Amino acid sequence: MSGIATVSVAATASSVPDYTISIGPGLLDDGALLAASLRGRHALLVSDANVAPLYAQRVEAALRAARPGLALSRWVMPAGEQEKTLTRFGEVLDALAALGATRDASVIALGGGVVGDLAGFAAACWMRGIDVVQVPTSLLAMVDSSVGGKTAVDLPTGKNLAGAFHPPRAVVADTTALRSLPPRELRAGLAEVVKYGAIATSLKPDDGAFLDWLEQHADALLGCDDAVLAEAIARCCRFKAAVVARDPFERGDRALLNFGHTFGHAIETEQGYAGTIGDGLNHGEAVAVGMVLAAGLSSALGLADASAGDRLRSLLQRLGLPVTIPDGLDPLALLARMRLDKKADAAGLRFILWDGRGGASVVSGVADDAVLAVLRGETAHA
Ligand SMILES: NC(=O)c1ccc[n+]([C@@H]2O[C@H](COP(=O)([O-])OP(=O)(O)OC[C@H]3O[C@@H](n4cnc5c(N)ncnc54)[C@H](O)[C@@H]3O)[C@@H](O)[C@H]2O)c1
Ligand SMILES: O=C(O)C(=O)C[C@@H](O)[C@H](O)[C@H](O)COP(=O)(O)O
Ligand SMILES: [Zn+2]
Repeated sequence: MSGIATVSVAATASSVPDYTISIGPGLLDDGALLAASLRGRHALLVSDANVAPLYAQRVEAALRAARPGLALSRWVMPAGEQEKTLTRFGEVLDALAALGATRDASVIALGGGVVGDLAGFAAACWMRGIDVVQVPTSLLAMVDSSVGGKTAVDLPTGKNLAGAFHPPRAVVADTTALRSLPPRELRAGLAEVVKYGAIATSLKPDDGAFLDWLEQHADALLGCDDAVLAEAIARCCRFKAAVVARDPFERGDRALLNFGHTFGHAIETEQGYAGTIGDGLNHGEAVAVGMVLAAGLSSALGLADASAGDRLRSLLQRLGLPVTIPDGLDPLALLARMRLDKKADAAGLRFILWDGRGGASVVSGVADDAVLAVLRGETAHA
């Protein structure tokens, strides 16, 4: 991998801070970069049981060298979506208390999206808000979850139901960390990459050719080609940085980033978040299925051609991602789960639907029958 890319999140709302996403090889050892965003004397490194043994010591050594006197401690959780809970959230707060973290302390989230969301939420709540530095190690976290400030834990009743908007003070993505990522987790990250491609013409900056590029580079992405992955990460971060800069609290077009998620989150919840250690779908896989279902719903409602989802489905399949609802899930139960989707309001469900050509929009008033028909596979292209 060559070079370091930086993407700025230059917020338009005065209440939201600007920050920089640094992407490149070797950044986990860049103590100056990591320490540059630490304001106070205390830092808590939060990680999980897969990532900590691989990378925590390196990050700590780099930080200690760059910032002698830093009171740095480590809190490690078991890996997996089933651990993104209020219980673990409370444990992070306890670790901050044990550290004696003052209001200028920082949380350093070293891991995938589970660690990032949980640690970010704890940072949002400790003393009503301290800094979090996101140090993503999974592809999904580099392209999506470390950027934009959505933090949360899951509840048994629904995904990310308790959370806060809490933008990071910085994002530091060391692309060489992807070399240890299990192939299944690489593919999960590619699902969110495809999401940007699917809705690219509705996202600014206009990078409508991104889906073509993904099709051309699918094999290189799957093969973990350093340069191709680094380019994909930077392009996704540019999409996300732009949308969250203008709509940090999802009052407008940020909601488009939820393409595939109304269905996907329902699947994850209904499976008890068993995607990492059980036999369920993980987040990226559920979003892959969800995007195909959303494409089917778009066609069924006449918003896209009947065959619009074919291209999306075949790219996801090429990337080794699932495109159908796992056996045994009850359509009515999935529909009930969707009622707690955060885009829903008193008037009912809202879906991110698309035109099959890169354009997406938020659509309200979709009849339950139409959703159920897609969930039951009764529409031609669901
Ligand atoms: N906040 C947001 O905007 C946002 C966006 C997208 C997804 N998310 C959330 O992110 C989570 C999914 O993130 P994820 O896919 O990273 O899952 P994850 O955090 O569970 O990581 C996936 C697996 O890979 C392991 N891992 C991570 N980096 C590794 C590395 N470099 N080497 C070896 N193993 C590594 C982890 O230990 C875990 O077992 C979900 O909870 C989802 O809701 C949040
Ligand atoms: O950043 C966003 O906005 C997203 O929607 C990104 C999604 O990929 C991510 O999964 C997010 O956590 C979903 O948010 P939620 O509000 O639907 O819980
Ligand atoms: Zn997502």
